[in-house]
Amino acid sequence: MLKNPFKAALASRKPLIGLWLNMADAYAASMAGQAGFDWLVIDGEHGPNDLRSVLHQLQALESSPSFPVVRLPVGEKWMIKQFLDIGAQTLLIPMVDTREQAEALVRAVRYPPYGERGMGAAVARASRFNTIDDYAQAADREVCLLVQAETRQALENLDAILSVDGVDGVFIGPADLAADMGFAGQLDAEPVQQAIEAALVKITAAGKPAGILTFDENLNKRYLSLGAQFVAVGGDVTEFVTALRRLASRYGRGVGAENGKGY
Ligand SMILES: O=C(O)C(=O)C[C@H](O)[C@@H](O)CO
Repeated sequence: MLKNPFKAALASRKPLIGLWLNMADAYAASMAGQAGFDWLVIDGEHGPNDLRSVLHQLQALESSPSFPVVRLPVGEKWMIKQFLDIGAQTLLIPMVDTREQAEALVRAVRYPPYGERGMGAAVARASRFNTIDDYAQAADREVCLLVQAETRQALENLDAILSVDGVDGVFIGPADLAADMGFAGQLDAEPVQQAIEAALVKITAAGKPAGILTFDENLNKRYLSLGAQFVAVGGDVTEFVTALRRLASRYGRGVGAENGKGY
């Protein structure tokens, strides 16, 4: 029986703590999969990922209790069907600014007659090569579409985006939103924080899960208190580099472990 445990977890309304994976490596993903996070983003937008590397990370996470979320570089229909066919059940699509974009994405993740996804999963990992009997009937129900609102335009259109049936959650991208607002690298700027908080409250009030990523523990707690549900609290690359720099600096080597702000 086909099930998407991340989508079920979202429906529980419980907070879900996640981690960004940008190493684009199955071995590193399998390590992250044992750390205890609720969800892991395999980042195809800012990590050097392709279809094969995402496939290998999904396979590496098959036995992990952490739910994989695959972020595509862009919300293109042809790309969506390929990543769904390799078994991505939850897609995070960046830079969704309008209702029309959200509606097109919903069509792309659904089979006809409700959508435009091509039929091919019977020979793909998504159906475990046709060993999941109900895949074609259950896929539309179990797919989880998360869209990123990360521009001023997206926030202006947030009500319309939230109204689209089939959008299962809205993620606020703080770095891109800050840049679009003229505060590139300054995620803690007051206007940016005000916009983020208002958006999280609006998404939650609309009854849809709100997501965000910030490495700042105080901001994470603030966002969770405002109702954000799927909250990523760090990234593998940042943790790895910081740990190595900290170790080197203990022996007087390197340039210290402080990271730049505003990832
Ligand atoms: O705009 C943002 O912030 C995001 O979408 C998250 C970043 O892209 C992510 O790469 C941080 O590592």
